[in-house]
Amino acid sequence: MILASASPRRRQLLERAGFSLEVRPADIDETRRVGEAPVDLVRRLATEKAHATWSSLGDCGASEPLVAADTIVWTASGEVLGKPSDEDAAVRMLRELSGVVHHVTTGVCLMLPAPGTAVEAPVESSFTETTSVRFYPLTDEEIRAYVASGEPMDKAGAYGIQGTGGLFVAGIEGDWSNVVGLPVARLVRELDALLRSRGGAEKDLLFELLSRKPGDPSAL
Ligand SMILES: Cc1cn([C@H]2C[C@H](O)[C@@H](COP(=O)(O)OP(=O)(O)OP(=O)(O)O)O2)c(=O)[nH]c1=O
Repeated sequence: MILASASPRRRQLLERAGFSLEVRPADIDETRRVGEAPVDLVRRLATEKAHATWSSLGDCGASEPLVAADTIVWTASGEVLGKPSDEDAAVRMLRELSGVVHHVTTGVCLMLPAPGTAVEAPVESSFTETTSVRFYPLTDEEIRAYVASGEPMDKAGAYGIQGTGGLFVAGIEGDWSNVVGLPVARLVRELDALLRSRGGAEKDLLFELLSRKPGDPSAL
């Protein structure tokens, strides 16, 4: 499978599920449009990343499935928190998340080569998944110590639930891997559905992944 993302977390999540990956990050403008809802934003950005990488593959396109994603954190008031631009921005974001529930939404876009010939338009689908996360109240000292560790700087909302940022988390509702950057269980089901709708899928992808033994070749 082609992963149109530079995120090492997404790569690890997919490899752990049994996929073999070719990493081809896309470079797009991630600016939010005026009035754009958080779920619309991530779906649009995931689709733009997928299209950018697909076009970079040249006339023949891809011979395997492609996946792109975008993750944001957003608050009850609809404020969107992307990756912090600097340490002060990270401190401001974490103060905002302190003691409250926020949402993490990942948009995912899947593309498949059309059956038979690569010159036909690819088939694609996109979806969003949202997880709610509740933080313990944080002191300014805790926030500053965490920001100084460097962990928040490349992560939406300025924390990593998979790292020491997990120590802020009082509760979570929804898929944990979605917070890390990719809702893998849903992705496999959506990819299965897309493979079936395109035709030519001989086997069930989920079944294939579940049947793998340690050391078996990767699934896609
Ligand atoms: C909330 C949260 C986000 N993140 C990460 C996932 C994403 O990598 C990042 C959000 O930025 P994204 O723009 O979604 O992704 P990216 O810039 O890392 O990679 P690319 O644009 O090439 O696809 O934040 C965590 O790792 N842990 C968390 O708990």
